[in-house]
Amino acid sequence: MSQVQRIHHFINGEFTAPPAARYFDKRSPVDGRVIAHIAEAGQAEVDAAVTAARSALKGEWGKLTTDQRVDLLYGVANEITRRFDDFVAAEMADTGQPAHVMTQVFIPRGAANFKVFADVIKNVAAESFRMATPDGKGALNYAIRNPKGVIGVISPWNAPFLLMTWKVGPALACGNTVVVKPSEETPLTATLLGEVMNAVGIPKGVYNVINGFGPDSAGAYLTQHPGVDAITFTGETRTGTAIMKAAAEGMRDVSFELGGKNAGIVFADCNFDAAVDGIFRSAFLNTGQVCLGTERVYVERPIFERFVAALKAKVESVRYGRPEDHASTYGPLISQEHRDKVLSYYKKAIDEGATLVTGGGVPEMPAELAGGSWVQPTIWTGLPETAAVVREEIFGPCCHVCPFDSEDEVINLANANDYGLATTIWTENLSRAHRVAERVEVGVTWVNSWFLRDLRTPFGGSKQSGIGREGGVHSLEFYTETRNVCIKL
Ligand SMILES: O=C(O)C(=O)/C=C/C=C/O
Repeated sequence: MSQVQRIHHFINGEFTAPPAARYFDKRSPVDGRVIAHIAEAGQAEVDAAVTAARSALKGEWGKLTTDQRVDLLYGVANEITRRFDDFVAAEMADTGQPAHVMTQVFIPRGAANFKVFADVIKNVAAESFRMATPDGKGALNYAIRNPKGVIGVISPWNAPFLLMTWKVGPALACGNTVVVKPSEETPLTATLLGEVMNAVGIPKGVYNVINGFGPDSAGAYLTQHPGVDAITFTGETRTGTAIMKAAAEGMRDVSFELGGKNAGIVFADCNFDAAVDGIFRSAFLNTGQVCLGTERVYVERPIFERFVAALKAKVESVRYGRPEDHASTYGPLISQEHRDKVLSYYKKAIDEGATLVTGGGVPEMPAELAGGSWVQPTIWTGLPETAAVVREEIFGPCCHVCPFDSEDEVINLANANDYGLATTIWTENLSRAHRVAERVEVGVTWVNSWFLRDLRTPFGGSKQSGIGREGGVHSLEFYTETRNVCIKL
């Protein structure tokens, strides 16, 4: 049995925990075993991290040229790649997700998230305007971008490394420093990144990690800290509301990627097999724990029955198992607590009259895995649009499939929801694809695809799904302060 490791904070370039630190347990989602004891940050540790980040801004880091910063960020990307297997192992231990989800989807984005913003900051043009003046001599305006300062990063447990580096990459590229509070469920890759930062020579205090919970713990201390200049968060909308209230004190900017109740729209003229594969991935990848995932599927009536049968067959072919077992294609939910939430929706669906196509409960698992937070991938039909499982984000491996008869009808169905994060549309009629994509009120629409990500594109949610856009130059709006200089000629 591997030794249970102790996870400390990473502050000012050192792994640290006070002798009187309280520790909380991290349990494996796969079998429930305690796999780590994690130091819980108090106010003092958060203060120390914010102080370290502030001094780094004024120290060596703040004096680097853009090219020097870019070289260091490429160094971080290369060191992540060199330690790829360590990051895969850490994230699998934290999340229980199968190796292919880590190696093909989530971990490669760690290096990519540093490279793309190193490139952006190196190549972004500065804005300049020449103006006429009454004396005829004119004036020249030019804009300069400065780092915003100390950025508080609150990152989630569903794609821990991808989503944390999606914020730390641009933050550092723009010359900021960061204090990261990973989810208490998944601290391991954020901790490992501290080793990378030291190995590459990122000055101490630029990247800091403090562990703990949200309310009355590290998360709250960080978002309420007057030394934090801006806060970026990915997670549930109601937590976003609490963070936004905290950010109001001191008028700090926020960047949010929040919840979703994303629709999949399948027209009868789609490439059927591709649509089945695409909806299967978007609903069940990462055990449905993807903010961009599909929990509502609308299928044009002529292919509805056939589509449901095909999706059922794929769902029933998943292979549960340990992440390191390459035969596994499907992992557990992140925790027993989250499983209780998902199972409460499984019950609610039946109480509301759903037809259970497949799943709906807890799978029979071998004794050594019975302590894990496993649930069956589940499909429902037959519910009204007012049903809880059709309206509310479940964040599990489940979806409700509903037939539709017209383009207008399905656009209204897709839009009739408080969230507006992502949509995936399946049709071979590209004029229709453009028409529908333009009318669905979300931040990200995929056509005949899902979760294809060009990191230069604007990315984020509308309505209750978020504030702001990340990606390419769009991230600069949040991670820099733009200043205009006007020179009289
Ligand atoms: O692909 C991204 O940049 C991103 O933010 C993914 C989010 C997944 C959320 O569960």
